Amino acid sequence: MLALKKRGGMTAPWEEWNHVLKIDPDKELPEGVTYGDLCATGTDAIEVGGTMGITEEKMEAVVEACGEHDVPLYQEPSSPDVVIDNEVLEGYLIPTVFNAGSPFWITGAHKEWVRLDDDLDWDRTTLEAYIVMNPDADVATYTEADCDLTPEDVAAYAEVAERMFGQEIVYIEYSGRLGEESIVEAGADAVDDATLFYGGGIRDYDSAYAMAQYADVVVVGDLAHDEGVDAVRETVEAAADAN
Ligand SMILES: CC(C)=CCC/C(C)=C/CC/C(C)=C/CC/C(C)=C/COP(=O)(O)OP(=O)(O)O
Ligand SMILES: O=P(O)(O)OC[C@@H](O)CO
Ligand SMILES: [Mg+2]
Repeated sequence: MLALKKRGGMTAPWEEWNHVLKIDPDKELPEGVTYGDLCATGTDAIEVGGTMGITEEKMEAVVEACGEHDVPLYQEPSSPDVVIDNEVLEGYLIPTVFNAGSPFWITGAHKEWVRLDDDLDWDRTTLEAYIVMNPDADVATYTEADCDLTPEDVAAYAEVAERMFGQEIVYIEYSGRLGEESIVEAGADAVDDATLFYGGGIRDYDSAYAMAQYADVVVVGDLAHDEGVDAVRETVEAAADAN
């Protein structure tokens, strides 16, 4: 999982990341915290995205605010109609949900996006092969994900993603709660060159460290909106220490 894959002589940026901060354009920041403060936490990259209540306008506002700071910035759109065209974006990380209940969330939304836009920036576009694991998260309801998976199931999905579908990023998603280590470990063992992202319920140093033992990249979301920069910084440190 840590092997550096060369593509066209270049290492993909996420192969060198330990930590990603996911900012939800539909959520407020804590009192006194700015987007600039979040960009300065030492995180390796910022993903802007969320499941519910996302609009182009909200996306644009957060991307503009973060774009003034020196941290790689990616958009993670939850649907084709919120994708924005902004040169401050390093790229687009597009979810596909491997355990979704409907093919719409695996390839259907993607087909519509490609059908409606004949000028996509493929060089800046990469898929994230999600395995959604928390049945109580909006994203699970939204995609009708089958979250009743064993570590063996998760390992198999991760291997299918990498070996059969050529995915560079496999993402174990527990949005809203901390995942089971056995699941994340199984996912990590199953991938070779793909970069394993883990996200969900990271609230402090210890929870970040626990998941970063297995995942290549830990993604921190709600903590930034609920607690602010010091708490996020702790998780950045843990992700570095575990790698
Ligand atoms: C083809 C294009 C451009 C988009 C389709 C993208 C797809 C398949 C989206 C479905 C899955 C999805 C909504 C991903 C968004 C990323 C994600 C899981 C965000 C979690 O957002 P939260 O707002 O924390 O959600 P919860 O409320 O579930 O915690
Ligand atoms: O908000 P949290 O629970 O940190 O989850 C992070 C991220 O994986 C959500 O997509
Ligand atoms: Mg969430």
